[in-house]
Amino acid sequence: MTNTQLTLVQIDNYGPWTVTPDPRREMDLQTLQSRLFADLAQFVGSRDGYAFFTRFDNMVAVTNGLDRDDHELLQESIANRYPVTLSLGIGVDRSPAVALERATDRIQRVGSAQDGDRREVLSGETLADADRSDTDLQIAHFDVNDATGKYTDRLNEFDTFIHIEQGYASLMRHLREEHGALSFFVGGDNIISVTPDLTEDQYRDAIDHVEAEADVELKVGVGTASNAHEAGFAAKHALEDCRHRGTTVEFADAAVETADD
Ligand SMILES: Nc1nc2c(ncn2[C@@H]2O[C@H](COP(=O)(O)OP(=O)(O)OP(=O)(O)O)[C@@H](O)[C@H]2O)c(=O)[nH]1
Repeated sequence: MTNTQLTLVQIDNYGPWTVTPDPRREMDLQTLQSRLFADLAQFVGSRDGYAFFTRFDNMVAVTNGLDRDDHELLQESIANRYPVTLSLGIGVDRSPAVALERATDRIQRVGSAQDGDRREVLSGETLADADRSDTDLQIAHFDVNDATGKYTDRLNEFDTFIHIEQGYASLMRHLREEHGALSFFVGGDNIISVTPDLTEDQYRDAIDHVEAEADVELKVGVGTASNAHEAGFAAKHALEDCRHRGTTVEFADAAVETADD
């Protein structure tokens, strides 16, 4: 059985900050949000986690393997270098959706995202704290078939983006509603899902659903490991297997060596 540890990363009081004393230049906000996500991705990634930009003011990270001290260090480092601070809520569950609900509740119970007095909440129990033995998680890496030939080389970028986004919206709703899995667009034609233990048939059903609903053809590689990087890396290898075998669903061999093994 898998267990997912998710961290909700919420910028404290960000809405009011963006318009105080006056609305700020949009590209300055885009630069701040992008750099903050990049710092989060580098911090979490260097500890074998995954981070997703989500809505930028609220980001989701898969933090299996990170403990409370890691989270405190992230808050300290951001506070030293940015005009804003972060509140972090941590949740663990076999269902990623439930883990995120728990992480979100940890922050919401302390105050609103726009509560000027709520700063740097750090709340929730990590897998390390709980000393859980079942610490594996499952990552599914989805890719649109021949996105280059079907879209990139034939359409303008915006019309391509509409097709990719329609496929993403269909997949994210299906996996959330049917399995409590959380899916994130990660650029290009790639979607990464944090899932409970799903079967090949359940992935095939999801791919069939997206093709029927959005007319977008996907393939998926699936990996399971004790942290997001190793699970995700195994999923990428399985995605390559899809390319070589002409299949739509492949599970990584448990023994897939990651590059840094
Ligand atoms: N985030 C992320 N993006 C990727 C990854 N691999 C490829 N991409 C993105 O996906 C885009 C399309 O690359 P491919 O998926 O190889 O191209 P394709 O035409 O769909 O080819 P096939 O997937 O083999 O059918 C690239 O331009 C990248 O933006 C990855 O591992 N992670």
